Amino acid sequence: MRILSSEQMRAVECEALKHSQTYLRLMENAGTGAAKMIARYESPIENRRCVVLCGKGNNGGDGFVVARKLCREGAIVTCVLAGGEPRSEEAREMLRLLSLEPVSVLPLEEDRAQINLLLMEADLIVDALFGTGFQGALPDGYGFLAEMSNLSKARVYALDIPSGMNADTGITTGKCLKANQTIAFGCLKPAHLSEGAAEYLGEVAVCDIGIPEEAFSIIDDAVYLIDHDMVLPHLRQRPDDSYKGSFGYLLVVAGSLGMTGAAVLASRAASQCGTGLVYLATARSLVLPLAAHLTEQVMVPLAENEAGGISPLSLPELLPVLQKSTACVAGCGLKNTEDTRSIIRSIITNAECPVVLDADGINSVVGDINIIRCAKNGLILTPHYGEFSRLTGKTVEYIAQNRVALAKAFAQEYKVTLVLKGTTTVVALPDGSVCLNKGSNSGLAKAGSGDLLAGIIGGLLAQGLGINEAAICGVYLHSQAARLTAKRLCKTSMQPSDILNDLYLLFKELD
Ligand SMILES: NC(=O)C1=CN([C@@H]2O[C@H](COP(=O)(O)OP(=O)(O)OC[C@H]3O[C@@H](n4cnc5c(N)ncnc54)[C@H](OP(=O)(O)O)[C@@H]3O)[C@@H](O)[C@H]2O)[C@@H](O)CC1
Ligand SMILES: [K+]
Repeated sequence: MRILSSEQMRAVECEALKHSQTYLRLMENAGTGAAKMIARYESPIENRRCVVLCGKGNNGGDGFVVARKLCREGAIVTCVLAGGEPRSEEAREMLRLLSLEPVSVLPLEEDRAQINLLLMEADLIVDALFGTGFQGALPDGYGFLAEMSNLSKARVYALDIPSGMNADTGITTGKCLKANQTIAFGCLKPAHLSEGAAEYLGEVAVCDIGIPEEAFSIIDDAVYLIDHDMVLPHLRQRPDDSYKGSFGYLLVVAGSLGMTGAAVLASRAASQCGTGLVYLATARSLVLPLAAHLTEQVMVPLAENEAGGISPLSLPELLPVLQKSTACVAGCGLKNTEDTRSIIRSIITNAECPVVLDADGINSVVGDINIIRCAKNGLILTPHYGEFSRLTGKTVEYIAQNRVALAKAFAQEYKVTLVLKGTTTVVALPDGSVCLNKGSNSGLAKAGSGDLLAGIIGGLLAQGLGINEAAICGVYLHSQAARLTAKRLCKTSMQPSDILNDLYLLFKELD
């Protein structure tokens, strides 16, 4: 699903007019679609007390349509007109049509006490004060509408965006209406995925307003939300006449003394995603203890250093396995030492297959960032904000506020696929495309979650998915499995190893 900035949305709107749409029709569609959704959520809508707050822009125009439609459905509707005469011809026409219905229209300035009472006694409030044209802070005189509707027991529906919030950033400067449900028009806007905006947005649903598909084609740098339809076509079917080689060989280079769990999680995740064979290459003394947890994986015991990590002396044993693998995951639980840096450099420069770098695999390239340009067949980096901060030299706060732009610039500059992990994970592709994954839950905020993700992406790569598809599908499957685990257990107690037990549910529908 597309995510467009307000400027891109305006461009698409203009383009839609060239494809036999009119702005009046788009507004009618937006209001009608939103009213239908509201009537469904509030069923039965008859005799429910509804206050529609309408501003002077086109968001207000959509509000007039919602008021008219809900009135026709039998709701008792009052419209509060804020900002005076609507600015656009279309919004004025929708106000004229509303005046033909039994709906009282109260100017905001008229009787504040009456408006307060209406808001407190309403069953539902529709927020159509400001949409994508809003900048800055709610003007004086509107603040009490936000306060009252936030205090009211009514369910609040925001049209396109809660008023008081910038549609491109999700930032609220001053007061903002808190919606239970936001109805986004045409497509999502960046604010709908903003990490700080969730408490104002409530649930977010997209309403189709009839913009023809051709009109979207003028945007060549759209951001996409990863969803089921985007992922499903890439997941592999398993023909009956297949053998283990049909599903690839993944080399996982992971684990060191004290960090063996990372190796278990990454290897098991890769196997459970359908990989034909997973090799776990790790320090020799760890092989036996790890074998107690890994039945199906093949161990590659490597020469180790005094700290219980893999020694570069092991490269003659490691590189031949890398050579016959169809993908490699390196870094989970390795420790950030000179030995690890040397091994990671060798993996990047020698691998003929695509490579996933995670955790200390990422930390290993911090002082030698240009090495990542040397990957022969694609590289995926899966940093969290702290690791990305070390990679880029930017602060974690700056990254949190500019994650899409920074991830995009990094992926383009170094020609890698970047998976920037967060509540909303950003997948930035080398060609400048960006996809966001929103389904994460706080049960994933635990050590080991990243190892699972690296293993899932590696497993998909090994089976032949393209580098970008593996990253996109991997983050989606990881968060969806975690969602199922949170439901089965709870976010507080669930462990990354519990998520492994739910992964199969996502693949079951393919069998
Ligand atoms: N996309 C589509 O295809 C369709 C979109 N539609 C709808 O249109 C909406 C966008 O409409 P819009 O551009 O008129 O913007 P909206 O937010 O209603 O109002 C902006 C007004 O507020 C003003 N203003 C801004 N900030 C302010 C502040 N801090 N304090 C005070 N005033 C402030 C600003 O004034 P200005 O800055 O211009 O002086 C301007 O007058 C969109 O969200 C969707 O609901 C549908 O109808 C149909 C199809
Ligand atoms: K709004």
